[in-house]
Amino acid sequence: MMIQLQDFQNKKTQMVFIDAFLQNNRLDHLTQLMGYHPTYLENFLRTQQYLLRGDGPLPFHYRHYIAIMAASRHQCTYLIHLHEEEFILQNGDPDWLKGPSHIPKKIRNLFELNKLMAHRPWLINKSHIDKLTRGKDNWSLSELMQAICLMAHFHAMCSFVYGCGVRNELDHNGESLHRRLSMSDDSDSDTQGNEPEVKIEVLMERMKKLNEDDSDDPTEEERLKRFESIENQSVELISSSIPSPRVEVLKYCEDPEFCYQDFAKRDNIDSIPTFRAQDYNWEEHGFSLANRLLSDIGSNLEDRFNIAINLTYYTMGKVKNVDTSAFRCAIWNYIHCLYGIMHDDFNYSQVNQLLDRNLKSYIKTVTCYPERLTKKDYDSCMQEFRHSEKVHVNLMLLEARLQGELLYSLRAVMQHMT
Ligand SMILES: CC(C)C[C@H](N)C(=O)O
Repeated sequence: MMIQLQDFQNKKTQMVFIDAFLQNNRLDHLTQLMGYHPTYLENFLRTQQYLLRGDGPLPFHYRHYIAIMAASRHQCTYLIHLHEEEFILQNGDPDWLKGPSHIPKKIRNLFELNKLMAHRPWLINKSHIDKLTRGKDNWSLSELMQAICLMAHFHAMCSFVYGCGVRNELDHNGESLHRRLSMSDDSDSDTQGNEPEVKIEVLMERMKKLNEDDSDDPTEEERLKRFESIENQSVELISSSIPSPRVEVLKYCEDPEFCYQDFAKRDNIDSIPTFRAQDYNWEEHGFSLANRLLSDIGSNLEDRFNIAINLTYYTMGKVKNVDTSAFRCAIWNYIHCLYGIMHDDFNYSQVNQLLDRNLKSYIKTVTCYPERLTKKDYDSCMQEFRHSEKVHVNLMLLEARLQGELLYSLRAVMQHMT
């Protein structure tokens, strides 16, 4: 039975790889890694194809330029190179690749939103959307929706690329992303103390207990307190190796030093409250707004989110038949917590029971400043997990981050429209 399932997976992966090759004229390393999870990959490729090559108001070369801009926020030369190539294939003006002074003002106007979405999406408000949609060189709302989806998609892709240590394509010269990742003796990178990792056996016991025990029904106030305590603790998880931006990246962004700031330590703390998912969430709000402004994009993304949230093989390392939902849920919600997004139906004390410090630190680095990740960080967490499971965690990370960015951006678009 197991072998049959494996066979089926392999066949499916092969079919999806053929599609990917036809779409991109190559089978890139990123797609190969996602191939561990063919059901997800299939949907991922469909959305990406739709965003980059499907119906939509933006000219094709614009779309690739926006992908480049988005990747530049995390210095992700892997994605930058891929889309520089595509940009030229779509008859983009090679001068655009020389620097911001060569691009239309309309695209330059997007730099600010790109920056905020990538690093501190909670700062986005109605005024940013008002500004972009007004006057000369303005963006129509559906153009803007497409640009927002592209930016969020590619920011999140940067997390995946670094989080899994995707290697540069063979035909891409230049410094490899992997170089930094493979510096195992990187004394600069901090491993967050030497706390031992929580063993899978222990994790399973904790998950079992959580599943059995539903007596914990905290008040609203208590829920918020637990959320804030997790948020505050995350401030202590720092990653100290900060790579300096490279020239090939600097030409695609402004204010390159701007980066993630802990939500708990945000500027304007009084005017920016915790984002309550009960007031604005993807299912009830984001989804329909996205679909309204750019048909089908909401549904496409919805499929991806659902697969990423529900994907399970009921395994954990070598153990089989495990209900891993509590663990997966803790990961998803922790990522949103880093962006100040609180889900009222989740008990945040589960985060510390299920995610140890190394794992939280890894999740924070990959979500917030993936360019700082080192091979050591990658190796020091989830040590008993299979490689495909680490990729699985990264898929959730990609999607949760994407959704977080979209929630803030779409809420601002909605405020602009009302
Ligand atoms: C991230 C992993 C621990 C997920 C697990 N392998 C599952 O099938 O649910």
